[in-house]
Amino acid sequence: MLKGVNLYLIGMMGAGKTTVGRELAKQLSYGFLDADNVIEQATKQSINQLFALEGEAGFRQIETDILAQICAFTKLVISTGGGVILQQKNWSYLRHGLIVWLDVPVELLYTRLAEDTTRPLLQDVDLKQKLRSLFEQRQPLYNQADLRISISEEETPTKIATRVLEAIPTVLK
Ligand SMILES: Nc1ncnc2c1ncn2[C@@H]1O[C@H](COP(=O)(O)OP(=O)(O)OP(=O)(O)O)[C@@H](O)[C@H]1O
Ligand SMILES: O=C(O)C1=C[C@@H](O)[C@@H](O)[C@H](O)C1
Ligand SMILES: [Mg+2]
Repeated sequence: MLKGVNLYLIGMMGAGKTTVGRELAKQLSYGFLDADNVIEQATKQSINQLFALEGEAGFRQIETDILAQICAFTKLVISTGGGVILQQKNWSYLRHGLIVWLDVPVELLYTRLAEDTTRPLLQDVDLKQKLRSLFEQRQPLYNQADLRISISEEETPTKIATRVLEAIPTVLK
């Protein structure tokens, strides 16, 4: 159906890009890459360490460099980092493939991320407030995806992956 074209998952932290991406790759018989993991492997640093060492701006530059390399490959599902949509340049890489936005309400993100310590932007803040303000800033950017999958209540990653696959033909030219 996709003829080898890559699938890029975008969306907020906690939207399930990594979890659903793995499942989608299985269902499509595609390879799977998680951009945050690739960054960690390439730099031998955790995302937390990179933010501490390089700042957010340094991390964003590494993220762009990694995306530039990933998009040269085909037959991949790529789970991106939640902030990948912030850099205009990244869109030129994402547009090599089909871009799917996992749109999950802040309330649900909050329940998933309440105990999380791996996401530097969410540490030492009022979590719900921070998620709200990030969502408000980023929503217009996520909305530039080819496909939006609205997840209003908990569904299994397998179910969500199936919904994505069912929706893809509606946006293929
Ligand atoms: N469909 C789902 N049902 C229940 N829990 C889920 C679902 N999808 C993801 N989760 C849980 O929510 C948390 C965040 O999911 P995940 O890491 O996949 O998000 P992400 O979009 O990749 O976030 P980030 O942008 O920070 O990488 C994890 O604990 C995961 O197990
Ligand atoms: O939404 C974001 O800005 C981020 C999301 C994560 O995937 C990581 O890329 C990092 O924690 C930043
Ligand atoms: Mg992830």
